[in-house]
Amino acid sequence: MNPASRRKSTSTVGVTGRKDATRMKIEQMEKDRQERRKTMMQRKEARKKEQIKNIEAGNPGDVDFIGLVDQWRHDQAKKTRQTEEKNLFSSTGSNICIAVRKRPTSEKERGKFDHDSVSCFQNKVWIHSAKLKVDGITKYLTHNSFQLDHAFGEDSTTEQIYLATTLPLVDHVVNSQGRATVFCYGQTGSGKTYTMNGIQHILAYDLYGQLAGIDEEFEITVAFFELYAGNVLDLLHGRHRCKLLEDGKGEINITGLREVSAATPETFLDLIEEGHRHRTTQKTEANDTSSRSHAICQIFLRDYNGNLKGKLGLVDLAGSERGSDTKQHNTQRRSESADINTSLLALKECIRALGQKSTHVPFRGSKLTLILKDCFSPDSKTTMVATVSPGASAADHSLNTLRYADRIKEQRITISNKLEKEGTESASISIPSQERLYRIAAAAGQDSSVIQTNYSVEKMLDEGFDEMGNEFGNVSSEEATQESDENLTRKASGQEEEDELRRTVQAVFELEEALLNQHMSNIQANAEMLTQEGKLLQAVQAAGLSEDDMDSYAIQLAEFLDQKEALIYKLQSKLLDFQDELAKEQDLAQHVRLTQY
Ligand SMILES: Nc1ncnc2c1ncn2[C@@H]1O[C@H](COP(=O)(O)OP(=O)(O)OP(=O)(O)O)[C@@H](O)[C@H]1O
Repeated sequence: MNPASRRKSTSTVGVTGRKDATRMKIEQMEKDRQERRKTMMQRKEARKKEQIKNIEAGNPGDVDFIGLVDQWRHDQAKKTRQTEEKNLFSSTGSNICIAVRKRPTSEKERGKFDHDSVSCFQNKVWIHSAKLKVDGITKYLTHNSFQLDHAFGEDSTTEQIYLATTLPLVDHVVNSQGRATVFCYGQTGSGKTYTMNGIQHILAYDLYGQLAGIDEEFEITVAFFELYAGNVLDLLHGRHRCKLLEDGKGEINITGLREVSAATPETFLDLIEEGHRHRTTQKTEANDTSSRSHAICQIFLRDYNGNLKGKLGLVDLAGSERGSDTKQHNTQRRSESADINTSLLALKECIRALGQKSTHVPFRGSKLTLILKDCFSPDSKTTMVATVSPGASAADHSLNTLRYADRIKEQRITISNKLEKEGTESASISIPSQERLYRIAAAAGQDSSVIQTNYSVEKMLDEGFDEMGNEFGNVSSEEATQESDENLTRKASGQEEEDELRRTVQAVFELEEALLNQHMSNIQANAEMLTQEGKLLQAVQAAGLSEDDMDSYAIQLAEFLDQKEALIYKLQSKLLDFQDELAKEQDLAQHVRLTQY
């Protein structure tokens, strides 16, 4: 074959070969595409099945998120099993104990396909959030965790909560004739009232059982009242309005509040039920019968000379709300929420002071803390049960509840710390007797379901209560007319200052929340940017630093720096707003005293 014909034949083979190669490539691409479609269909089918399975298990919502959380829990459970199980009776060694309880997902949440985003293991609670990777498809989880004294998941029982949180307080009151208080705190609808009802039920049998076992005899009396919009209402006496008075010795008295004798657990429970029926409730987005008041049940132990020998307070706090929740509210609800938040803020400061064994307890910060003044004496014990809803849609609220609980706990002085410093053994664990445990289990078994409340805010307004706004120092119209003009002017200016203080406290509350949220989003955005920056740097180095690549690198880097600058600016301005308002609040608090009860 001559060279020309060889060239020709080679080129024909080349063209045919190329055509074959192209055809094969196209066929392969088609095959790959079909394969991908098949895999996608299979994934879709699997997700659908997974979703049905989740819905049947009462956990609807984003399948991927649920899968990630399930995997995380599985890994965590393995890790937890390796460590020792936490003992319910382990002592915190402090006079304050902070626990969290997560309630089960409700029908309402299931109906909205809200998914469970809270996990509890031992004494730690995690809030999971789903995030998207830079590819815009792959999801991953971020977690916020809080370590408290106890963390109770949705399967926990009120009996377990009682044993860990309330039983030591009963011992303190009965054996040491001390003072103790249990608080339930959390977002509206998170299970405060449910938990408090259960605790009250068990407590009735445990307290009387313990008292029967000691030599001394005590009379038990109960006062049950609510603090609604600055009004103290006796729930055991037809919502009679009482007055707060401070005597010359600085003792706080609630005039008009009547204690009722409760000789047996059954009488005690009847009183509790009576009180609950008279609480003020309001339908909210989260709860059909949301409690808008702080319900305070006080149990007094007295000897036969009438001397106080112990006091136990059970406080079901009004649902906390964030600033953003109150935007839809009318003036009355906003004012109501501001009042609730002011008292919660003051309460946090008082419990913190108690935990730090501080000599100065800022109980004048609100009417609630003023009423509870004697619960903050150095020898008192306090338990806070923070309740959280499981839904991802409530994650921000749950984070706020946990931050609140966490800040109370931090800086507290524990006996174990003290003993450690002194080089002695840590606080011991006190296990209750079998008989007592049986009694508690029997009481828990009989816990009747939630007690109905039937007093709505509307009913209260019908009764002639003020439309809020002038919560503190409320005076009836009859009383007001009897006051001299001079008195009224003084009261009005005092009232204005008090209102200003209250508004400032509310603003601090909101700004604090905004600052923390901004800080959190900055950290997350920075973390994501860091990953992207790493990739960018790697890519440009691998590409051999050509002029074009460097150009695009410089543009992207400039974008990152702009984003960072914007984030820092946002955080800085939130910080400044917060600091300004805080300074204003501290200034006002110096000369405004909440003295008009
Ligand atoms: N641990 C739980 N197990 C089962 N159901 C619960 C639990 N906790 C709460 N619930 C239910 O959730 C609903 C809301 O609970 P609850 O009324 O106790 O909330 P709350 O925090 O007191 O709300 P609010 O502040 O609005 O009064 C109720 O129907 C209650 O029965």
